[in-house]
Amino acid sequence: MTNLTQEQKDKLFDYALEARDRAYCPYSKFRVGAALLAEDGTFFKGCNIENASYGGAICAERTAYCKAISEGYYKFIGLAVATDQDDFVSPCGICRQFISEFGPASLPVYLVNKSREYKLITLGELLPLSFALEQGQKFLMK
Ligand SMILES: O=c1ccn([C@H]2C[C@H](O)[C@@H](CO)O2)c(=O)[nH]1
Ligand SMILES: [Zn+2]
Repeated sequence: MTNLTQEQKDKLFDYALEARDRAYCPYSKFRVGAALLAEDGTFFKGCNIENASYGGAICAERTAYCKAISEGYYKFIGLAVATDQDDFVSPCGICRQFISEFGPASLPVYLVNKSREYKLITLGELLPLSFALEQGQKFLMK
């Protein structure tokens, strides 16, 4: 795992907390923000967006990834997930699989609580033995 610089980490946490404050979560009232750092230094933010048809909700992590991928970014060096909880909230199973598509297993994932404390874990630790097909990355490299 390549550790981020203090400056990169500070920005990642700021952006994740900022995105959390934009969460659209009238049903759960559980606010989540994510910030994603691409290899070239570009940041992407995302919040959870719920729906009256509950299954239509999208998590903060996938919002951030969808924004990045759809802008042509797919190589990432850091992810932060922030909530307003005391605990460190980690990505759900769907997000773990979704994120693993893009890797790497060494991706540092910072779980940030409401006091800006964090727990650091890697993507590989979040989803060991992940299912992936090689053509995914090849497709993006074209
Ligand atoms: O890592 C997580 C966990 C939960 N949620 C969202 C989904 C739902 O809107 C709300 C409650 O589960 O929090 C996220 O965005 N990311
Ligand atoms: Zn999720």
